[in-house]
Amino acid sequence: MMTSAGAKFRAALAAEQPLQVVGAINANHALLAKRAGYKAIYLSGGGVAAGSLGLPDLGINTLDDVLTDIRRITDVCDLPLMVDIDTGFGPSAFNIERTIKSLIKFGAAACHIEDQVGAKRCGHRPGKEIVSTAEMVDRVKAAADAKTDPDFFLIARTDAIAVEGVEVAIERAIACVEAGADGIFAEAAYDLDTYRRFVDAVKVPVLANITEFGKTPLFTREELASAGVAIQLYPLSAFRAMNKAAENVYTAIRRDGHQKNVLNTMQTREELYDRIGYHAFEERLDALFNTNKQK
Ligand SMILES: C[C@](O)(C(=O)O)[C@H](CC(=O)O)C(=O)O
Ligand SMILES: [Mg+2]
Repeated sequence: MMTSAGAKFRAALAAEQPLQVVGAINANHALLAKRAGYKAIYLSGGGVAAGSLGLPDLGINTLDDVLTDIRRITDVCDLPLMVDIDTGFGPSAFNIERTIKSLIKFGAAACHIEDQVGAKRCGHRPGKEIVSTAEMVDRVKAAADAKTDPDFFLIARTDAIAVEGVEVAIERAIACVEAGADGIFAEAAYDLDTYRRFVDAVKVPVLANITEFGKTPLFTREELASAGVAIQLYPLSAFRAMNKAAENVYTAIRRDGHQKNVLNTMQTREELYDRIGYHAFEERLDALFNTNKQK
C-alpha cells in the first residue's frame, strides 16, 4: 500500500525534533526546499494571498485558490505538505468538511485551522478578533470528522494569546485537542516560557511560528527544542527574500538599461534546469522522437 501524505508527515515528525517546516510559495520552491534537505513543507495562507493573488492576508482568498497551489506543489514534490486553511473556509461545518476532504484529495498531509473570525487578519497584526471556544471546538470537530485519511495531521491554531492572554489560549488549545486536534499552533507567542506552558498542558505536538518581523522573537532550533516545541515553522522566509531579490532586479534594469549589475544575484540557466530536472525531461523527449522516427 502507498504511504499517505499524512503518514509521511507523521514519520517526519517522529524522525526530526523539532521538525523544521519551510514555506514554499510555489512548486519550484518546493523542489528547492526538498533539495536543501527539509522533510516537510508549508503552503502559507498569507503566501497564497500575497504571492499568488497580490492581496493582503485578510481572509480574501478562497478554498479553490489554495487548492490550485496545493495541486501544483504536490504534482512535482513528494514532501509532506502542511497547509494554512485560515478559518477553514466556513462558515458551516459542511464547508469545513469539504475543505478537509479536498485538501486530502489534492495531496496535502496536514493543515492548520484557526479561531479568528471569518474576517481574519495576519496573526501578527493588531485588531484580531476570535470566535468563542464553543465555535472553535465545532470547527475542529468538523475538520476531524472529515478526515478521509486517518493520518492526515490536523492542527488547531489559537490566536487567543494576543486577544485574551496565555491562560485562556491554553484552555482553548486543550478544548481543541479534546475535539480531535492532533497538534496545537500557539500563534504569536512572545517568549519560550509560553511555548513550554503549552507543551506541558496540551500533550500533543506544539508548533512555533517563527515568522520574521512579527511578535515572536526569532528563536533558534536549540531554544525551541529546550521548550519542547515539536514543529518550527518558517512560513514566508524564502518568499520575503525572493520578493526583495525581484525588486532589486526590476530597479536595476530600469535604472541601468541592462542587467549586468545584478547577474550575479540570479540563478543561472544551468542551475534552474538542474533544479527542475530539465535535462531528464529532454532525454525523454529525444527518446520519444526516436521512437516516432522508427515508425
Ligand atoms: C503563518 C501565517 O498564518 C501564514 O499565512 O503564513 C502568517 C505568517 C505571517 O504573516 O508572517 C501568520 O502568522 O498569521
Ligand atoms: Mg495564515
